[in-house]
Amino acid sequence: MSKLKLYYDVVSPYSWFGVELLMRYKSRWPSVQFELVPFSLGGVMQLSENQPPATNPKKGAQMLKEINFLKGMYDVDIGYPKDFPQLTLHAQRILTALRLQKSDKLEAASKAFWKLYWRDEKSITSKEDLFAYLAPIVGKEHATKLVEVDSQTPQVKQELIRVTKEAVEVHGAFGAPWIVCEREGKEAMAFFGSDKVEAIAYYFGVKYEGPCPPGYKQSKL
Ligand SMILES: N[C@@H](CCC(=O)N[C@@H](CS)C(=O)NCC(=O)O)C(=O)O
Repeated sequence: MSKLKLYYDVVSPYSWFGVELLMRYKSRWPSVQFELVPFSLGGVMQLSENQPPATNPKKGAQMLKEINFLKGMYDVDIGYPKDFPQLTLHAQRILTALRLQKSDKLEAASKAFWKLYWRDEKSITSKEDLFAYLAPIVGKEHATKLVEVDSQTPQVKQELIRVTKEAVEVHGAFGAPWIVCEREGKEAMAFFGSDKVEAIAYYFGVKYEGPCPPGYKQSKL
């Protein structure tokens, strides 16, 4: 079996592109097992002694231009938050709790948080906003529990730290999205960025049909 592990943080617009583009291939590449792993990009930056690209004004300006261009090419309804960056720790802990609960809502909840922050310019640190975007996906009761209780347990906090360290120390991560690919009989390979989907298809020996493969569904809230 081939495996693809996608580490991401909702603070990262390229992680949104990565999750959107790769998940469009989930049913098209049945030989590949997909796993979404929320991690802490702030933690990755610290542990790998890297700097967020937007801290360099030239990189930040170029990133903004490219995101604006890529949103059309990738068909992802992204904007640019006025208040950037904000701390995504609470959001990432909620997603980690969903992952530990083996919830099939992890992908939808992650996309909802990107929409909250990157499309609708709401606050990713606000409990009310997190709840408002989570409730339509998991139901009001589960959303309250995730925001108030599940995301605050020592187990969830520790798991977010564990996977962040794993991404850096085991898989060499220094940014997001970080995509670790394994195929039987082949050396494992990690890829940095949402622009590596074609390379990932080549690694797995599966067909790549562009960022918007025929019949793909745009994710709607
Ligand atoms: N070319 C990559 C860029 C990804 C990227 O810049 N990711 C940011 C977070 S949004 C990052 O972690 N950068 C670290 C670095 O550039 O060293 C893509 O298309 O996805």
